Amino acid sequence: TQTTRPQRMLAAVQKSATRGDPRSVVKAIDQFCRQKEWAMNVGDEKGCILDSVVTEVNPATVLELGTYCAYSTVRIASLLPPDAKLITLEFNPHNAAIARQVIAWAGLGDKIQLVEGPSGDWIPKMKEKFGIETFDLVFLDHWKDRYLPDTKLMEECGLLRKGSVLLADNVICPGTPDYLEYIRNSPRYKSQYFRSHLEYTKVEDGLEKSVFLG
Ligand SMILES: Nc1ncc2ncn(CCCCCNC(=O)c3cc(-c4ccc(F)cc4)cc(O)c3O)c2n1
Ligand SMILES: [Mg+2]
Repeated sequence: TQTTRPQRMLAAVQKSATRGDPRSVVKAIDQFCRQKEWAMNVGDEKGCILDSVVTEVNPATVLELGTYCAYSTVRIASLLPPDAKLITLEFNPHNAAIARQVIAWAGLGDKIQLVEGPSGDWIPKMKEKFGIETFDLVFLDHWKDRYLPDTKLMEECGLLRKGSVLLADNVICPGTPDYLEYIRNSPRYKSQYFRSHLEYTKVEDGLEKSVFLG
C-alpha cells in the first residue's frame, strides 16, 4: 500500500541520521526535502534564523504551534538549556505519530512534550495541564488563519510575560496578513521582519519576531 510523505520522511531519518544526534536528524530531513520531496518544514535557510532567535532568547519554556514532522521541534530543542521544556501542539494524529518517532530518534523525548489537538482548545489549558506560568518563546507554524486568534488567546490566558518572544513562520508565503497587521501596529509588541525564502525554494518568505512588552 502507498506510504505517506511523513512516513517517507521518517524512513529517511531512520536511514541517514544517527540516533541521539538531533542535528543529524535536521540534516537528514533537509536532504530528503531538497533531493526527494518538498515538505513544509521551516527548512535550513529560515532554520538558521530560528536557531539565532532560540540562542538569543535561551528559553526555559517554549510553545510550538504546529509540529508536522517535528523538524523545527527537534531543531529548537537541540539548542535548549538542560532543564528547558518544549510543548508542541499537533492537530493531525498521523503527523503526530510520525513526529513522536522523529523526536525519539533524535533522543529528545525528555525535553519535548507533544500534545495532540487544536491550538484553540489547548492554549486555555496550558497552566492547569502542564504547570506552565508563561512561555519565553512561542513558534507559530500552524494554520495561518489561527496565528492572530491564538496570539490574542495567549494574551488573554496570561501566557505571555514582558519579554516573551513570538516567532512566526510564513508571514509572506502562504502569508498571515491579519496577524502582521495586528502585531506590527500593536503598542504591546516590538516586531522585526527577517526576510528569507519559502523552505527549499527561491520564493520570498520570512519570519516575524515580536517581543511582548507587557
Ligand atoms: N489550530 C491548529 N492547532 C494545531 C495544529 N497542528 C497542525 N495544524 C494545522 C497546520 C497545518 C500545517 C500548517 N503549515 C502550513 O500550512 C504551511 C504551508 C506552507 C506552504 C504550502 C504550500 C505552498 F505552495 C507554499 C507554502 C509552508 C509552510 O511553512 C507551512 O507551515 C494545527 N492547527
Ligand atoms: Mg511553516
